Amino acid sequence: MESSATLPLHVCHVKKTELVINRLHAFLHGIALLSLFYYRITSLADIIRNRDNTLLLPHVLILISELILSFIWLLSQAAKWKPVARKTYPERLPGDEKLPSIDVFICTADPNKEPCVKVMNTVISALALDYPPHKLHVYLSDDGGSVATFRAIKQAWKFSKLWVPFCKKYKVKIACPEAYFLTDDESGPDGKFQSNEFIVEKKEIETRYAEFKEIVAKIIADTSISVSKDHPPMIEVIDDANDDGIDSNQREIPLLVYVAREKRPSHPHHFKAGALNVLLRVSAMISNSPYILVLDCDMYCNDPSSARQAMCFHFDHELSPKLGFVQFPQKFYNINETDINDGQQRSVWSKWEGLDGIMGPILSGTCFYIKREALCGTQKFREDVDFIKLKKCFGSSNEFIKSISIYHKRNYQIEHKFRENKVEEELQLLASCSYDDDTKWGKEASCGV
Ligand SMILES: O=c1ccn([C@@H]2O[C@H](COP(=O)(O)OP(=O)(O)O[C@H]3O[C@H](CO)[C@@H](O)[C@H](O)[C@H]3O)[C@@H](O)[C@H]2O)c(=O)[nH]1
Ligand SMILES: [Mn+2]
Repeated sequence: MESSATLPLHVCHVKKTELVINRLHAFLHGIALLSLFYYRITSLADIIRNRDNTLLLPHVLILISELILSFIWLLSQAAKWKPVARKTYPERLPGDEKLPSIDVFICTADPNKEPCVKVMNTVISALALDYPPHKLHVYLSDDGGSVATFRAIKQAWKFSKLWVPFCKKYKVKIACPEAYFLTDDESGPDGKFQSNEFIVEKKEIETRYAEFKEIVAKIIADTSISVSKDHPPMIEVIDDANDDGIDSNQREIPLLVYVAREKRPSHPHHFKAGALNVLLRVSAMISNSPYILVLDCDMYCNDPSSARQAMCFHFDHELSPKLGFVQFPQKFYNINETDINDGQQRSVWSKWEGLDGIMGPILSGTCFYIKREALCGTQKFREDVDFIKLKKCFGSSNEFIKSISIYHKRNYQIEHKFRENKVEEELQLLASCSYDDDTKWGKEASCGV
């Protein structure tokens, strides 16, 4: 019997029936196109020979449109050529102590368009990911700098202190409370209807969730939800004021950080890409995890095992050096019940499964686990690289450069240092709107996701 260390962490299985159907369809479609072009070219030759000028222009226009459509069809074949399905085996991963840490970046911009309760559900679902809590750090970027969002995240944190242990205890499969209470999921440790204890606890937590929603609704009613375009940076760790003494390894709930970057009307903020750049810098000073999960505020983690599943690819020694990110499908649930346009976009995602031949899928902008190194690219710097060159890339913060450099250990900035004044000042600088002016951010360093 193979030991779990030698068993694969993931397997890729080719969907043979679909492969045959797709290729046969491509073949028939290709023949039909060739016949069409044969007909079109011979007709054009006749028209030119007979000097029939009235027919010439329509035929040329139709030929051009057919050429364009056929070219688009040809490009779309890459996604259908070799459809595959992947299976991961998270149970074969090494123990929790060997797992790398993950920073989760969630972006929100406007509580008028992105309802606070939904944004908080995304935050709560990320906190409830099935991953060692001291190796998970959740950052919410609030581009609107909204007081309501800041007050709501504190309530989300309070509710998470009940919700996360409940999810862990009963191995809840839907980590987003709003989605969980909409289903009849009675799953317990075995995915079966559980004991009385479970039913009582579920009822209790449902009541607490209803209270949480009421409080958030009251916050929205009482607080201005206007979006600010002119505010200084604000970075705050959301936790109980007096849990300073807690060793981070003992934490039951992941670290939660609220980040509102500086915004000034005179300064371009580059929307979500700008917010992610700030999160990349700020998180480097606090947790500096080697892996990052990026989520839009309306994209909750519908499968708490996604972090471990992503690690099955990142832990594959052969694949890992070539792997930048693991992209999960974006599923859309809150669509019209009578939707006839496939608003869930299932067809799109099944095609992405066939993109292996062209080095994998594109990055959709959300729901992906990316390597910090893939964004920062520090490995290409040689050991003797001078600080001035690094500053041209990464900006003026020495502390930040130290944190991302491969010559410094990960998590070098242990979390409780965060409250020291020096670090606070550095964070304000890193979240300022002019930090990356005249640097190579977005060009040679970091992201423009
Ligand atoms: O100034 C901004 C504007 C937007 N966002 C956030 O960016 C995300 C995506 O913006 P949204 O307006 O929802 O764009 P969509 O068209 O729905 O998003 C799709 O398209 C975007 C690129 O156009 C990708 O970045 C997204 O991941 C992808 O889901 C949301 O969480 C926003 O809160 C910011 O943080 N700051
Ligand atoms: Mn969106």
